[in-house]
Amino acid sequence: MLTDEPPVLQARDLHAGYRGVPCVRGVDLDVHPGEVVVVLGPNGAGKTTTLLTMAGALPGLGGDVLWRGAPTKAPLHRRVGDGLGVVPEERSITSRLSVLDNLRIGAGPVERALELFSELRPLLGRRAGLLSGGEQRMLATARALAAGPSVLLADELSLGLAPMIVSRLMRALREAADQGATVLLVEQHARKALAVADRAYILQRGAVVWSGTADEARRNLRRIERAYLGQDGAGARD
Ligand SMILES: Nc1ncnc2c1ncn2[C@@H]1O[C@H](COP(=O)(O)OP(=O)(O)OP(=O)(O)O)[C@@H](O)[C@H]1O
Repeated sequence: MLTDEPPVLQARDLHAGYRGVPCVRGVDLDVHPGEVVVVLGPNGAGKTTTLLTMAGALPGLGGDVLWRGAPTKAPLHRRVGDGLGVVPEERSITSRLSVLDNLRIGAGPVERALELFSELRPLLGRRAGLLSGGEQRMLATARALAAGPSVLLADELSLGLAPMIVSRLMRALREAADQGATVLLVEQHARKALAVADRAYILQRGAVVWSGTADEARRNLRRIERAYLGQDGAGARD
């Protein structure tokens, strides 16, 4: 859904990196209410760094992050209190706790998480560390979405997962957006992400090299994969 409403989250000439050394340079990125925006790019392009900086988990090195139109340097926990949800790339669930307890320590109702991912229902008593990779990502996503974030940032949900699970996770994000959430998603799995996205940005070596509607990206996917994603199209993941 493309809206005329002003962006809820923006990066303006954002520079970001580690120990004072930028690996993201001059990124401009807008996320409007109700959109699913995907950030694509090859390994090391700066996708995660951009996402973490926009989340407030990593301090920026220059430029601005704007939250509902106002520049912010608030740390992640304050933005979470203000309606931001994050599903980070690294494991965010607690392995030694059961699925149910992992959902209980989330900020949203357990029942809502189970409505979103009914697959978790039979697994409630299982230790989260014993779940498959896909089930763990579902748990992390269910917990984040159950909190009803106004903006959800998700990093590489698809990493190492079977295509069916990736589609399932992408669909859940699309549904959340259709119900009013806003989603910024970092992905390597271009096809699956573009299938549910409204708009896309492609990062290469820390800079935006392409942006447009997901529709445009889908129509030019082979060319985009060859030019920007280091894939020849033939070997692209479906
Ligand atoms: N904690 C860190 N300390 C120092 N450098 C880092 C750190 N994390 C990432 N980098 C470097 O910053 C650059 C951008 O990394 P980033 O993780 O943002 O890329 P990415 O596009 O998300 O890649 P991937 O798809 O492989 O996760 C890379 O050169 C990476 O090696």
